Amino acid sequence: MPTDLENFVNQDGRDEAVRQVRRQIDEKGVTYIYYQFVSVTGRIMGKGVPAEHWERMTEKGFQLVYGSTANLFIDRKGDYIGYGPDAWELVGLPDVETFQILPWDPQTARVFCTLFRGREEEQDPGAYLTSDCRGNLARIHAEFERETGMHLRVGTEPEMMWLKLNPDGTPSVEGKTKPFCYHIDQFAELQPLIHRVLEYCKAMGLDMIQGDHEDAPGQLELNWQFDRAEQTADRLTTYRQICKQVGREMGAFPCFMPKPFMGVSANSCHHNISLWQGDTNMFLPDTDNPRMPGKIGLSALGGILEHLDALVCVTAPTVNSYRRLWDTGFWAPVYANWGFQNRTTTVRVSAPGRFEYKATDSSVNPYLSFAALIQAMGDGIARNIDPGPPENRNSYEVSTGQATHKIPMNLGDALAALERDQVVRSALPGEMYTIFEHYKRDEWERFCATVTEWDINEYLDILP
Ligand SMILES: NC(=O)CC[C@H](N)C(=O)O
Repeated sequence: MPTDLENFVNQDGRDEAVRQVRRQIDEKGVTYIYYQFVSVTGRIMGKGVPAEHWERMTEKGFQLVYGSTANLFIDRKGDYIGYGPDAWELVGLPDVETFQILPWDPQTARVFCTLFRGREEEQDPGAYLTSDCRGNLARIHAEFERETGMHLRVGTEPEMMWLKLNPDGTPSVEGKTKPFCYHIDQFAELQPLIHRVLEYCKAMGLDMIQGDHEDAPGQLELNWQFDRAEQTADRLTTYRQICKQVGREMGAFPCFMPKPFMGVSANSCHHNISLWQGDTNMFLPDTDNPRMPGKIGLSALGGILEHLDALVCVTAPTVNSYRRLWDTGFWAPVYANWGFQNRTTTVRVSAPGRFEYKATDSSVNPYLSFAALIQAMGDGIARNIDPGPPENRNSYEVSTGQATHKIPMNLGDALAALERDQVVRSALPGEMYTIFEHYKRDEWERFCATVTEWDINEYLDILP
């Protein structure tokens, strides 16, 4: 039996795609290539290799310790994950069609890679590496498509803040002016940055469609055309890489932390989702009510609400994510509810055939969140789960007793919900759950064990 790795290398048409990239390398004078993958927290990891080795790399790939999928993390008790004595080597092989030249450094290109267990491992050599979030999404999505005939398309709303730098190069959180959402004058202040970001996005295949200043200092949202889940996840990763580069070039700091400032809006990353059969949107209404999603849409919605507690762990994955939920009044969700054009609900039917999932922020790993949404919606459709009636009230004025269900309001509760939910956990197969759980549990415990300025202010003079 050929291994997953061997099948990958021998895919139909891959040789020709490899030759086409070689032609680009030679014509454009590319000398160096980044072989990239994405870690559990959404960081871009990988190796750089001179371009003359392109052909060899497409067959042999690069080798790396597998703990790199967990940012080479050591937990607070000093335990290694993924690179202790029992760790194994991963092999990364390029997805040749993702090869792109970096517009800011045309001698350098990047290509995304799929990860495998090393060829010499005792157990499952050459099998897909289950801690590869990018590979997992592709496989989970393909399985969903095989079973249901449908695929997920997503458009994201990646909010982030451009911060000025202090003279010593650290990001400044001072000198904020009062922000106004959708204010063109403040948007214009960022225009030099925006031009540069758009130029790079266009060169890297992002079809940029609109943008605006949001309601926090320097808070920008730039959108590109929605697409299949895998493409959108790769583009969001590319967008983040572009922002980082533009920040370096223009002396600003692109801040993707969900809630850096109290009392102003946070950085969300709403997911606009729809399921398609071929080119037919399956969320479109199928009754006389033009606002009501069709049968598939409603049960997909039912699945999301049923699994929301566990989903939140994946889509709001940091301690800081929950500051966004607590500091209410800035359009962040609090209850497991949905509504038509109701910006205070967790899922908003924002247009016929489209749901805006809002329990997610700028720290999200899109490969994990899209896979988790696929599994939750798949369960909703399989079990025909009823999402209940739409919420028309302002969620912030509804008391817990009157509402359906409050979503987890801290990472610890969200982790407990994920542990119980086999459907959402199936989006983090094998090692992926082990790594995610270990990493996030450690993050939560480190937070709980930290004595902060708030503790001192509140309790130092507590008695007598
Ligand atoms: N325009 C918007 O939708 C704002 C969203 C808001 N920033 C949030 O954190 O949810």
